Amino acid sequence: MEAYIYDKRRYSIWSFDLYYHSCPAAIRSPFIMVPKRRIVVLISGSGTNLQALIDAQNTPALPNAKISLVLSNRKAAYGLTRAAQANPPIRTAYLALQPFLKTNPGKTRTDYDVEIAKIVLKEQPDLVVLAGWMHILGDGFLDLVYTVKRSIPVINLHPALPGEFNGASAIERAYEAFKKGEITRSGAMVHRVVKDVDRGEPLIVREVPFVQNEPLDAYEERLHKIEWEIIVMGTKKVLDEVEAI
Ligand SMILES: Nc1nc2c(c(=O)[nH]1)N[C@@H](CN(C=O)c1ccc(C(=O)N[C@@H](CCC(=O)O)C(=O)O)cc1)CN2
Ligand SMILES: NCC(=O)N[C@@H]1O[C@H](COP(=O)([O-])[O-])[C@@H](O)[C@H]1O
Repeated sequence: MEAYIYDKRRYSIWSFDLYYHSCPAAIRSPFIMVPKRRIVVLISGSGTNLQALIDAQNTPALPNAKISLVLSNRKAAYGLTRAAQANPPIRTAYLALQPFLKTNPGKTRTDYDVEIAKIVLKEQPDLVVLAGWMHILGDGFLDLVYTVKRSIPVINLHPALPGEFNGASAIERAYEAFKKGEITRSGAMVHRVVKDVDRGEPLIVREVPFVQNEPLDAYEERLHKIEWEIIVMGTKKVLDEVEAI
């Protein structure tokens, strides 16, 4: 009799899970629960990219995936509303840097990053997605998340091409470079998060050409539509990698 290990967190019986995946699709039973791949999303703003992930959950674009928590460093981030209004609602959390430092005299930005990591690790995610998270994550976060027993991948959506316009305000800086005649295109990418900001391995890259005399908001609109696609693609790509391990 095969020993079943019941994993409460994933509401599945691993042996069934192994059975399920080793079975030819034709005879897989729809009644056998397969553990959902858990995602934690970090945001700071409107959350349109979070919305793209919410909408993609359990569709062919992002099968068998569940956003278990949305964490913001800004209380007013509309992405928190998007999460709360999702069906089913997605749990949210909020922790801003300045209030944390003010209410914890002597604590540092590293301590803040450790707190962020603890909130994330409590979810036992398979993946962390930075979707407009406007805070540089230091060793306090990266050391914890990358050195736990099972290192958790962290990916980031950045509105520029690899090696170009790293950091904040990338869209505006690329647009200015275009107006000066320095570039004819920019783009967006999903990349792995490393300590050096926006220097992690690119996973999905899409070029977006500029159009002469096009206003910034029109370029941004075209770029955001690409972002909504590649954030889902990048998330699925890494979840599939994790599953293959
Ligand atoms: N260690 C890493 N942390 C983060 C990465 C990364 O690649 N490695 N990506 C960024 C996202 N990002 C660009 O894609 C980015 C966001 C914010 C900043 C920045 O300068 N933030 C300032 C505060 C700005 C503000 O509050 O408006 C800061 O953190 O002091 C740069 C790049 C996410 N983190
Ligand atoms: N450097 C990080 C960065 O600039 N990220 C950018 O923040 C926006 C978030 O939009 P959203 O809140 O609507 O998803 C996106 O354009 C994303 O590329």
